[in-house]
Amino acid sequence: MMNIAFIAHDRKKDDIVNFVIAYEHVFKDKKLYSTGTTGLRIMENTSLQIQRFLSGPLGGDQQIGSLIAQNEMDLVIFLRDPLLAQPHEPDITALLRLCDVHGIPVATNMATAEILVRALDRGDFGWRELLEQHKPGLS
Ligand SMILES: O=C(CO)COP(=O)(O)O
Repeated sequence: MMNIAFIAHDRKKDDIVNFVIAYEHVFKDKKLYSTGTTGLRIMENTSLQIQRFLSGPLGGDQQIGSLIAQNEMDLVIFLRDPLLAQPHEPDITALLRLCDVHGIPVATNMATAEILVRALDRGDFGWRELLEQHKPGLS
């Protein structure tokens, strides 16, 4: 079962809602996670069930980061606002860093998100499941 996280800053919320509506058929059989408000907005507009964490500024990015650190996340779609400073910038940097530490595919804009989700739909993420079977255990 693939685990996917959705996160979007305020001025990107409409974009992520529209994106998830467009690819709802891909997401419907996946385990979905999100930060607080992003998940609420998506659930209000789709029939998807999402496990919501805290809002980003209150620690939601860190909670998703913790799943990444435990190798329990396969894809992160994080539509960031590149034109507005965020009070929790260190948390955002930490989340993206953990994606790189653990080799997790992460999209920070809609163009990349679309490529990754189409790849997911084609089965290109099979390598992550193989990796899971042969995981030596992180230390
Ligand atoms: O701030 C966020 C990510 O950094 C997103 O949090 P919300 O989904 O609660 O708005």
